[in-house]
Amino acid sequence: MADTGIISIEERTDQLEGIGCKRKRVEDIRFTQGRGNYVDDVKLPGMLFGDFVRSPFAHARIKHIDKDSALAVPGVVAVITAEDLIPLNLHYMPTLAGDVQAVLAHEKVLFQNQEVAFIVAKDRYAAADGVEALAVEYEELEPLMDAHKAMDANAPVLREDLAGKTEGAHGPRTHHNHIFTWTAGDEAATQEAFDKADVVVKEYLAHPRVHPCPLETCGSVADMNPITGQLTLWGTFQAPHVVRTVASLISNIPEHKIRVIAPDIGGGFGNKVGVYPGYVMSIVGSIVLKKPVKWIEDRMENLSTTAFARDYHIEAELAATKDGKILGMRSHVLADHGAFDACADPSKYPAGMYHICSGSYDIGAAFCSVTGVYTNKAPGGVSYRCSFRVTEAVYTIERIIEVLAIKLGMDAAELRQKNFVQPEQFPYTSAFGWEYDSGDYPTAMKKAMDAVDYDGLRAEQAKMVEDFKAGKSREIMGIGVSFFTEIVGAGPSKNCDILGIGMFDSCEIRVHPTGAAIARLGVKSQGQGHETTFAQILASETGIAADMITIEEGDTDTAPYGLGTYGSRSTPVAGAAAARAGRKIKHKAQLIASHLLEVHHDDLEWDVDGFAVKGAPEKRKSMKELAWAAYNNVPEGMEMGLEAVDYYDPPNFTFPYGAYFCVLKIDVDTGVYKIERFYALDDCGTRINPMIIEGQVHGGLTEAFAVAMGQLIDFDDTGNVIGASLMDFFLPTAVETPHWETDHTEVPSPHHPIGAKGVGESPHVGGVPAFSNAVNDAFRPFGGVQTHMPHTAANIWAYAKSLGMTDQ
Ligand code: PCD
Ligand SMILES: [Cu+]
Repeated sequence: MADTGIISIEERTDQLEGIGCKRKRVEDIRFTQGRGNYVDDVKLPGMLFGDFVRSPFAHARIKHIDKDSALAVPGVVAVITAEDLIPLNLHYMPTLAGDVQAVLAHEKVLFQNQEVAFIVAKDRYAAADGVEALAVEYEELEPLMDAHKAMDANAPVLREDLAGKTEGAHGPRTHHNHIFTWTAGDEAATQEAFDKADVVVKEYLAHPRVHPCPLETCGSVADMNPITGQLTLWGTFQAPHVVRTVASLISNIPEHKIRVIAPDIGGGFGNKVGVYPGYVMSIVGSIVLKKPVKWIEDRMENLSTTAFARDYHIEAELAATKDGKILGMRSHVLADHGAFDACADPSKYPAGMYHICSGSYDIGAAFCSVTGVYTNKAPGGVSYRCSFRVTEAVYTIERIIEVLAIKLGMDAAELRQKNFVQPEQFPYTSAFGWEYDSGDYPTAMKKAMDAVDYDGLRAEQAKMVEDFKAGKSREIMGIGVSFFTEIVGAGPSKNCDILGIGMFDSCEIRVHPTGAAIARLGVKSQGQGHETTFAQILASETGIAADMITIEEGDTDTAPYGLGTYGSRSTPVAGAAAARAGRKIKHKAQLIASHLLEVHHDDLEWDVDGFAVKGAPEKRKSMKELAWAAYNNVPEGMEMGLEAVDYYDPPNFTFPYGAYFCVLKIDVDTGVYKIERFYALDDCGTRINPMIIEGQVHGGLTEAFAVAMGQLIDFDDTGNVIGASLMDFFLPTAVETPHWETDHTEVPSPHHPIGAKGVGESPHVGGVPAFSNAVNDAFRPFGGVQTHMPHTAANIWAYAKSLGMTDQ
């Protein structure tokens, strides 16, 4: 390829702002100037406002509801209860996990703040007054708050609606509070590995209940047009097409008569994947009252009723030789799913991708089992910045390997290095059957250890231990190591579906006559920057500058069908569809160029932003010229226009990975800690926008910090939820958030069209164990083995005390 005319290839490449460019985020122009368009910004003529009456009890029978008490409030136009929904068969809705969830509680309430009645009023103030006024009579029942007691013989019966149901969506149920027991791996082979091991470790690891807590809470506006029979639904949806299909299936409104619009979204983090009673009730309200109905949660409703994450109670075991070769891994999980199984996972996997828990290590045999149970807590079980229970999986392996290091008296980083899957083993099939696509773990680990001066840190730590033991200091130091492997990009339709729909994704691109374009995708950004990055992929593929490509997502009337954004799937799946749609455009453009230049298309070569005749670079047609020709001068027999669509069903997941190091210091007399350093090396394959990646890593690490060090949705014995406001729930601000150092290696995915892997979740998945390991590592020289999250100062102090390190 040679330069043509005045502008060099390099200059033309730069002008495209394609893959690899630190392009500024185009969406931020409207976000930073208050011109975003969120669900609560939707205001329609005659719009009513709906609000929920919620249960004060975790477990109670509803004896009586006096509708008149609320109807008497000025401005209240309707009070809807389960009794009104029964004739429509809408009092229960299907969940993504194959269970049903009450839209409004019928006869019984099963968690505090459960939806009991929907008050529709002229404005949100009148609705709130109506909520206040509604008289509901309850009879309290014994609540079940401890998942460990859920399957006791005398445990209270929670789900009376499931009486006699011995088959669940994921196999047999053996107890009235049992949801499923699911296993993966080879139990016998794993037992054998444990039998012949020199060393075995076993530890109980709790991953407490937390909540994604996006800045914008959930909400929707439903507008059922009684004349046309058309339903328009605006909502905070991470997966708008799935919402349309589910809405059609449960309402019997034909799918083409439903238009779902997810406008700008103020953060999702998994919280906005599922379907909530509020969405359904805004639709019901609009159908009944023939006016648009808006529903918007407040913060407490968001934290206490919409999808939580984690709540996994894990017993983890490792078997190894005395020189540290890991032979087998086993874990048993008790999963607290709350009152309804509304976990958001691909249909076949009730515990998501938890069986990625053998991690980055070459372990011969592995087995895991997960038992899901009902309790009197809010339903959910979403990923919270991790693809389907991957944080839980990585926490399991990255914590238990530390425990093994203690038992062996080995260095935690060295033990990992000894067991890494080696570069030449890729594609590597894990003991659980996943095929890891690519990676070079030793190189990443070495780069990270050099960057933080690992040996220097260990020496500093040893000195501090000495000083502490000599009574010269009250401060200790912890070094948290975490080397994670993620599994993102759900997913191959052979493994992954949602309610029977394969988890492909899509991109449709339309190039206009002047060479500008619009592309629409089946995923939906909630802040990730898709409008910026997907234009970059298309720019590199088509030679149309990113600035000339509009990216649109979230309107089911215009976007091709897709499964939405979560599980870091947008880049691996829709990003691949974009690349392939771009290639289809380029292919057609090549045929047009061959016609215009009167050469065989094989005699043309691609040259950044157009086609040139091989050996005669001055004979060329730019993409701009070819777009124009597509609308007036195409080869005979070719249809006009320049459009392409691609539905991409990935052959495999992508497996990003990373090496994280956290250094912290703890004052043992108060438990107060300070994060001295946090270094994160990520490998997400081909990097589309390094600046956006850095932002994603900062965000994910901040959420990892929040989870490990403070977040908790707790309950008292009577079922009151504790932590359902930002007074109690830890949301780090710039004040608490540590400084992040980021770094990378780049091993492209061999099966992705541009080699990209997901990255949005990685920092969270790898970050949580890095923090937890740092806290635990600080106590290792003093006999500590395992202290649980959240590592608040109070909990850290209590642990120091339990080890006899402080008498304060
Ligand atoms: N290699 C590469 C990769 C990637 N990238 C970029 O980055 C981002 C991201 O991506 P991804 O990884 O693919 O992902 P997505 O799918 O897009 O997204 C999702 C994620 O994302 C994250 N991040 C974020 N950010 C923001 N801002 N917001 C939000 O909300 C959020 N979320 C979170 C979460 S949680 Mo889940 O749901 O739990 O499952 S999952 C998740 C975008 O833009 C892209 O393009 C690049 O550049 N390169
Ligand atoms: Cu998860």
